[in-house]
Amino acid sequence: MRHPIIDVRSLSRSFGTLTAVRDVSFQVHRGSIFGLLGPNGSGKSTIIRMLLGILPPSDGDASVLGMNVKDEAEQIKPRVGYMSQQFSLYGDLSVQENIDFYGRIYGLDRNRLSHRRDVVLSLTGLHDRVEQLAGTLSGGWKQRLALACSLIHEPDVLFLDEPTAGIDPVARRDLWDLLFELSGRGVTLFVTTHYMDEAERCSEVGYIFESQLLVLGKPHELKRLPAVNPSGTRRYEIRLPNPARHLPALRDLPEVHDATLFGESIHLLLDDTRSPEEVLAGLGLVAHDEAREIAPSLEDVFVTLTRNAEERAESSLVTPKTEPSARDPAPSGQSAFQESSGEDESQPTSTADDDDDFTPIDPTERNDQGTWNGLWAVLLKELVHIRRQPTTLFFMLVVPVMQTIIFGYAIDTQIEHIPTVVFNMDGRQVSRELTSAFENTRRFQIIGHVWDEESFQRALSSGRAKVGVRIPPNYVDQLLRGEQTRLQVLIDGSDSQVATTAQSTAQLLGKNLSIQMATAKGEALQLAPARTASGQSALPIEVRTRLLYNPDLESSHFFVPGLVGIILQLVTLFLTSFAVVREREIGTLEQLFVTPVGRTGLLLGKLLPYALVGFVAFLTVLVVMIYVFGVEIRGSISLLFVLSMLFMICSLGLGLLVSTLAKTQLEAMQFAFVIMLPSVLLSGFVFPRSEMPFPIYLITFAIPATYYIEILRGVVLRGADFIDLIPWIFGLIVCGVLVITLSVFRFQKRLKV
Ligand SMILES: Nc1ncnc2c1ncn2[C@@H]1O[C@H](COP(=O)(O)OP(=O)(O)OP(=O)(O)O)[C@@H](O)[C@H]1O
Repeated sequence: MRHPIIDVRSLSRSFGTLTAVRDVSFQVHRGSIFGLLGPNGSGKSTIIRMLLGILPPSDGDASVLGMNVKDEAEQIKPRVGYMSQQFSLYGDLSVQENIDFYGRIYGLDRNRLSHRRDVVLSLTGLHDRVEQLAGTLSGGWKQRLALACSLIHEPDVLFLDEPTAGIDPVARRDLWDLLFELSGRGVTLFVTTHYMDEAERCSEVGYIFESQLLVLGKPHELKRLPAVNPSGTRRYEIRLPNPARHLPALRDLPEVHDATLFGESIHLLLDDTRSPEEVLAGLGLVAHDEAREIAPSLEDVFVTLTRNAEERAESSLVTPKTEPSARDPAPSGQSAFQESSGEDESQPTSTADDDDDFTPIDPTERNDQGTWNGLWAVLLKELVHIRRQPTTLFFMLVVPVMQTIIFGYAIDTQIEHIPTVVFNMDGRQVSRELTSAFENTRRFQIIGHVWDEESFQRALSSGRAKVGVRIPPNYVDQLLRGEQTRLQVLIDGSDSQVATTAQSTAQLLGKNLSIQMATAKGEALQLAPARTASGQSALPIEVRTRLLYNPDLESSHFFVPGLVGIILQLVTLFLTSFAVVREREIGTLEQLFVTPVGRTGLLLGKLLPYALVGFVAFLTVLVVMIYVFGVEIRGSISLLFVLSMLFMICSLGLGLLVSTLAKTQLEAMQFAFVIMLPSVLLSGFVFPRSEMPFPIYLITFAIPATYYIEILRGVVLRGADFIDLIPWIFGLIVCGVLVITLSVFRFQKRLKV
């Protein structure tokens, strides 16, 4: 028994409420050329996608080469080739680079690839153009290249979705010659087309109309169908002047069963009791030459079947009292099939008189409407575009409001609540009052107390605290003895803005406290003010500030390390998201999905080059930071590199996530901006996070750049080590795992449906 190469059983596919393919069944045998015909939107491409295993059927079943399309799609892919409807190869790669790419995807080794390349180049006649960029080839040559790529792995079955759409008749004929050659070599061909002459060349043809397969068979069998040749009728070809104009009148005649326009002539299905000359004479018409009796063409077959299907559909909608007549014109006056027929059968649309004259438009008249012409039309069209794109509306209306509110609240240049840690070695009531005095200025916020020197230093080097207040053990004693006491305030100088505020506030506070104490003591106890060791009078409290990490308060030292993070994210996020969306837009992603390329292979293959570019960008910015801005790296460079790689993985994941959300490059750009803006404004890169309102401060923890910028500043400016950075590293890992999981999960190796 002969097993079919393609076996389709009651296959259906719906998109929401739309049924694109309904209960379709057919079989295709080895070495045959199966042609699937049908008007636009009838479901041809949907059937191919299901057979290729990139679109799951809603119902029914199908197998290709004996393998089920639902469960064994991955096994089918290495054995089939696919030429999609639009040119979906890489325009910026040469002919050879495109062919080699597909050869490698199908796992051909170097020798085999070289051999197969020669075979497909000579088969398609492309050997003179191997160096030419694919994007610069003409339509016919692009199709040849697409064919070459789809044949590189010697597939058993080749699916060609409208392979000749948009190419000239000679190129069409050449391509069909190639297909015949392939069929002769045993390749099974599944071709969709709108062209009747192509349908005639197929060994078997299926005609699909409004998602249903109307008829299936060999072309000569279809022409003998009783529905196409009703008994008591004959078919004639008549040539009239301006035939389109007389078509309605002919169709209205009771003896005319069907009248269809074919270029300059009409195919008339007539009662065999009447002659065409009689019928024409009745309408006062004279044919150009004698009417010719003809056998039905395939186009006659499909037009008739389409009409019958339309009439059946209409009669099931309209109250079924009156029997619809086979002669009734299709609702549009023309069948759907005719509308989609090819260039060979182009129909005259002129309504000019019989003499076919036309009056040329005076060129001066054309200019009368002026430069404003079309404004209204273009304006309305653009408004419709905007209305139809919910994401654009979202980015235009919702995002700006959200951003204004968030950034408006977050961006407050007044410095308050500087995180401060206290090392109180005295611990008595008066020393605690001093701590409160710091907090009462509102500039400092005491985030904790430490009890040993190491914790004190770590609080600062980890970046948890920006200020450290060290109260000496004999603070109260010295005050009571009337001696001057020294209060040490260590300030993280990385952010010059925060450091200057902390420095001046601390010194002012010391002076104010001293004056208060001196005044109080002097008035109440009649005591002299404090004296220095040498006996000179002095303020009781001396605040000694010391700027750590960036003693010269260079603002570039603060910004440049952060900039490294922002640039690294910018490069990787934009490059990755654009790279994937571009492939989706030009259709090459679909082309890749039908190859055996693995999900991980596709993902890593796409991401690694951008990771490399991102890494080079990172190194470059680091070199500029050190040699141009003079910011040296105090901490471990290897730690910095490892953590930078972690952040880069996170950014690549974000780029991938954007690519799964956006359908176009424009959308990808908008999404990327929505991610970049908070990374710049809320991550602490420009404005200190401690100054932000609490809800926004919480949001900053959801931004991976927040953690990386803290890590960068820690390692570069403060020489922070792994222990110092544990909370930030942990945060970055959590962000990375979440982003990568989400993006890989969304990056399904399936078409978006
Ligand atoms: N991903 C999708 N989401 C929603 N509808 C879809 C999708 N893909 C196809 N359709 C719809 O399914 C129907 C069949 O489409 P299909 O592309 O299979 O038609 P076709 O016969 O190949 O048309 P053409 O000859 O114009 O290429 C159409 O109405 C189309 O709009």
